[in-house]
Amino acid sequence: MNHGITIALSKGRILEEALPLFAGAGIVPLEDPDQSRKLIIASSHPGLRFLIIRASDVPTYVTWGAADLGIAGKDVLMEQEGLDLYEPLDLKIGVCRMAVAEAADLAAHDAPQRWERVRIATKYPNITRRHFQARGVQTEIIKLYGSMELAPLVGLADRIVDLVSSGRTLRENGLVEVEQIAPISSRLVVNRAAMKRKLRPIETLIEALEAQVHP
Ligand SMILES: Nc1ncnc2c1ncn2[C@@H]1O[C@H](COP(=O)(O)OP(=O)(O)OP(=O)(O)O)[C@@H](O)[C@H]1O
Ligand SMILES: O=P(O)(O)OC[C@H]1O[C@H](OP(=O)(O)OP(=O)(O)O)[C@H](O)[C@@H]1O
Repeated sequence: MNHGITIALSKGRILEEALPLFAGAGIVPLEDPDQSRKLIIASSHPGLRFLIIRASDVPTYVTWGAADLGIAGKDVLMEQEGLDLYEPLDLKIGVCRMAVAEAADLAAHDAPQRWERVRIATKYPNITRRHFQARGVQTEIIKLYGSMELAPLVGLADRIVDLVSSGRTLRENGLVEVEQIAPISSRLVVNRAAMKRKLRPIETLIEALEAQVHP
């Protein structure tokens, strides 16, 4: 049986913001994941290693126990329905919000409270469907994998559901936010069986990370 701890992380934004938290907890990867092509990277802490995977694959690795823990955006966790993961800690990294946006000239005379049917381009069809169902608005959803902000500019959809942080991407494409769906940040997620089997080391790790988030 593997008594070590395996942590699933995605490259890019989450990795950049998560590494200082791990470093503060005394855990440093032995190779720079941004430079290396390796997908399994050992750490300065014996028995603790990182898996480097796509952001949206983190819940899958942790659910199946291929990783004991992982860091996933709340957007990814909300979009993938029926996950059975323990979510013990908001790491307060990857902070942004899920929002509905549309062209500024449409927003100037639009009234979201009167919407009956909307066509939305998004990478988040489940979140979008649930949000508008709760509001009693019918949706036609066009699934995209990125660059959602382009869709209203070329008539693919009137509106988008996407993440907004500084608002720069919307602004530079002549779009405005018209409705907020949820605040988003990255969460530590833990496999339920691992939480029982490896309780002590996982608890110690959660406490060390929590001390970094709430010093
Ligand atoms: N502008 C932003 N500001 C802050 N956090 C963000 C922002 N955009 C995305 N995030 C958060 O960072 C996470 C990872 O985003 P990133 O862009 O690195 O991966 P991705 O390209 O969306 O994932 P995948 O490779 O699986 O498609 C998102 O799930 C979200 O929680
Ligand atoms: O409000 P802002 O600060 O401009 O951030 C918002 C942008 O950030 C995210 O994209 P990202 O940069 O991750 O690009 P990608 O999803 O296409 O990788 C998101 O999908 C928005 O496009």
